[in-house]
Amino acid sequence: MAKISVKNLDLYYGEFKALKNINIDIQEKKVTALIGPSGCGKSTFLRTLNRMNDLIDGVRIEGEIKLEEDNIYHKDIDVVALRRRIGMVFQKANPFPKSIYENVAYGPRRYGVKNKSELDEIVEKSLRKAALWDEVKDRLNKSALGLSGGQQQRLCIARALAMEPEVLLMDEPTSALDPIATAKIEELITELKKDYTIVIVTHSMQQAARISDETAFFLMGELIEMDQTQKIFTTPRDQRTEDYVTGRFG
Ligand SMILES: Nc1ncnc2c1ncn2[C@@H]1O[C@H](COP(=O)(O)OP(=O)(O)OP(=O)(O)O)[C@@H](O)[C@H]1O
Repeated sequence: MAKISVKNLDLYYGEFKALKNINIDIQEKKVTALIGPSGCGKSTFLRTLNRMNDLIDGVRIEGEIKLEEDNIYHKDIDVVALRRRIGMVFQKANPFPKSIYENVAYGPRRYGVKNKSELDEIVEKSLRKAALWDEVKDRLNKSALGLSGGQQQRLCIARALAMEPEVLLMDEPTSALDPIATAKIEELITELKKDYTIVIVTHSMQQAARISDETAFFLMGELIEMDQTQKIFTTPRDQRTEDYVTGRFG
C-alpha cells in the first residue's frame, strides 16, 4: 500500500528547476532508498515530503504529494502536525546541548506531556526502539554531547520516534559514521521498518542494497527509475541506472 504518493512534482529554486515531474509511490512499512550522483535532487526531494523546503527562500513547488488521504501542500494543512507524522534525521547528528533524557523528552513535553512518569515511559520506549537504552540508561542526565557519533545519531532517531511519527526521513544518516556505527544504524533501520515507513538518501549503493526494499534512482532532477531494490541492482530497465549502479559514472 502507498503511504505517500507523489504526482507530477516540480520544484524550483528561483529560476532553477531542481525536480522535474517526479511520480513516486512510497510503500508503507518498507525502506525506500534514494540514490543518484551528487546534486541530482535526492535531498531536495526528501525535504518535499515533510515540507522542510518551506523554510528556504524562493522555493516553488507544483504537483501533489499525498500522505494517505491528506494533500500535504493543501493550504489548510498544519505543517507542525505534518512534521510530527513525518519525522526527520539528518546527515550530521544534531542533539541539543542538553541531557540525553531532555533530548528525547523535549518534543513530547512541548506538545503537552507534563506528567513525569509518562515522560519517563516515552523516553525509555524511544531509546529502546532506537537500540540505545542499554548504553545510556545509567547516564540519562548526562549531556548528549558526550555520546559517540553513532550514539548521537541513534539519540536523534530516538528523539524523532518520541513524537510517534508514521514516516521517518533520513538524509545520509551514516555518512559521518565509522563502519561499526553504520552497521548498528543499518540494523536498526531494518528493525524499525516493522513499524514505520522509511525513506533514506544514501551515497552508498552497498547500503541501499543491504537495507532497502525499493530504490529510486535520480539524475539531474529526474526520477529515472524506481523498482524493487534487487531489480535496480541486477536488471534495471534504463541504461543510465545500469551505468550508475555498476559504477560507470557518478
Ligand atoms: N537552497 C538552495 N538554493 C538553490 N539551489 C539549491 C538549494 N539546495 C539545493 N540546490 C540545488 O538543487 C540541486 C539538487 O540539490 P540536492 O542537494 O537536492 O542534491 P542531492 O542529490 O541531495 O546532492 P548531494 O548528494 O550532493 O547531497 C543542486 O543543483 C543544488 O545545487
